[in-house]
Amino acid sequence: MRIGLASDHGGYSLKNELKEFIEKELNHDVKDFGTYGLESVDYPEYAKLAAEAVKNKECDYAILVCGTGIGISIAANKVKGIRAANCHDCFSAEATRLHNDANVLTLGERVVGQGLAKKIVSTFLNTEFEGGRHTNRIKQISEIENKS
Ligand SMILES: O=C[C@H](O)[C@H](O)[C@H](O)COP(=O)(O)O
Repeated sequence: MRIGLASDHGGYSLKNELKEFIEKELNHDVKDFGTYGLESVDYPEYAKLAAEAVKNKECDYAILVCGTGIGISIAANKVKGIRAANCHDCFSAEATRLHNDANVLTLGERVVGQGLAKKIVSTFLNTEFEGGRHTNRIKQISEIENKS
């Protein structure tokens, strides 16, 4: 799969760790949308770049990191068709793929350690959407998006 990665300065170090992990241990291609250093930047810009790559099908999923995972999640969810989930445990990462068909995972570098973050990423990327009763709920989310 092709995985988009992006962060602000608060998520830069974890993003770099995850890049290596996804490429070398999970064997997926990574497209890194920045940021590329520790200088203070604004997370919405990076959320938009990676989320639009998912929307345009340039990437299958994106993983976004900021200090908490919250701001970058809120920003990504403003892009049409994006279902971004901020998950700091494996149960939530699995559930958001099974039930919500989340296409973006967000993490907070100031919240989780690298070891847990890698397990969360691995769980998210290895879990398929369950469909069934959840399909109509996803459709209802799209309807809200299209009418607002
Ligand atoms: O939700 C926002 C993110 O956690 C940001 O990474 C955070 O607000 C950046 O904070 P600061 O500019 O103080 O490093």
